[in-house]
Amino acid sequence: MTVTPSTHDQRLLLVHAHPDDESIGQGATMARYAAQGRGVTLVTCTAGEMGEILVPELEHLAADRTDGLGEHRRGELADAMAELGVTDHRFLGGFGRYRDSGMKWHADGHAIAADETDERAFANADLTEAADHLVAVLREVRPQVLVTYDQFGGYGHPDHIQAHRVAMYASQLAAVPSYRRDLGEAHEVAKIYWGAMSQSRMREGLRRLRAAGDTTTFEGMDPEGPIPMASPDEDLAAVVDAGPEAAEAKMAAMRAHATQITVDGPFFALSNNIGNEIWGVEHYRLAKGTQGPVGPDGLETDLFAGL
Ligand SMILES: CC(=O)N[C@H]1[C@@H](O[C@@H]2[C@H](O)[C@H](O)[C@@H](O)[C@H](O)[C@H]2O)O[C@H](CO)[C@@H](O)[C@@H]1O
Ligand SMILES: [Zn+2]
Repeated sequence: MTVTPSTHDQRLLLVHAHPDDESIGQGATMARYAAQGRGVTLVTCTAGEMGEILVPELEHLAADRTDGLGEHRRGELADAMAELGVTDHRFLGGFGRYRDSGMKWHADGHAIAADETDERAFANADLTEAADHLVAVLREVRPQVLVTYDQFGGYGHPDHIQAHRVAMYASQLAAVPSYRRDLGEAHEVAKIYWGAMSQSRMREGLRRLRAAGDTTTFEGMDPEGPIPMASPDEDLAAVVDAGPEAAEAKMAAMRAHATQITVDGPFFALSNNIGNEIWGVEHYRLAKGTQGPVGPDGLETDLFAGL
C-alpha cells in the first residue's frame, strides 16, 4: 500500500529577505497551509534595518538615527506570523547576523544603501557561509517544498537576489550526504517554487482599477501595456487560491508590517476597488521537481501536488 503523507507530515519552508516579503508574496498560502496542519517554516535573511518608515512617530528608528528599525520590524514580523498562524520563524544565522543592504532609490531621498565594503550587508555575504546556515535548517525541518524568489528577486532588490541564491545553493548542498555532516543528515527538497505574479491577473486587476476611475494606483501603468515583473501564464506552474479567510489573514499580516505598508497604499488599493479575494490567490513558477495533477488552466492548485 502506498503511504501518502497526511497534511500533518507535509512541510513547507520559505526563504525571504526582509520582514514583510513573506506576507506580501505568500501570506495566504502560509495561512491556509498552517490552518490545514501542514508545517510552515519561514526563514528571513535580514531584519529590514534599512527600510523606509511610513509611521511618522517611528522615524527616530531610521538606520541613520537610532538604527532601531530592525528590532521594531522583528516585532512586526512576529505579529504578522500570529495573523497567519505560523509558529516556526527563524532569522538566517540568528537575529542580526545579516543586515538589510538597503536600496539606492530610497523613497524619501536619502539613499541609505550599504556599500560594497559593508560586511554586515546580506548582499555582500559569503554565499557558502550564508547557505550553510540554511543547510542546517533544511536538514532539521526536512521540508518537501521550498519557496523563494526568482533569480531577479522579484523586482531586483539585492537582498532578494541574494536570498534566491542562498536558497537555491543551500537546497543543493543540503542534499549531498558527504557535505558538512556536522550540519545534519542529508535532505533533498522534492519541489522548489519561485513566487510569481500572474501577468494576466495583474492586467485584469489594472483594467478594473482604471474602470473604477483609479488612475493613481500603479500610476503610469497601462493595463494594455507591459506589466513589469509579472510572469506570462505559460511560465506559471501553480496557483494557490487560499480562500477568503486566508486572504483576510494575509491583509492583517501586511497591516502588521506598518512601517512598510500603508493601508491607503497601492497594496490595498487593488482590493479596495476590486475585492479582497485577489489577495488570496498566489502564483508560483516551478524551479525544481515535477508538476503534479493540474486543473483546466494547466496549473497545480496545491504546492504538494504529486507528492
Ligand atoms: C517589499 C520589500 O522588499 N521592501 C524592502 C525595500 O523597501 C523599499 C525601499 O525602502 C525603497 O527605498 C522604497 O522606495 C520602497 O517603497 C520600499 O518598498 O527595501 C528596504 C531597504 O532594503 C527593505 O527594508 C524593505 O523590506
Ligand atoms: Zn524585501
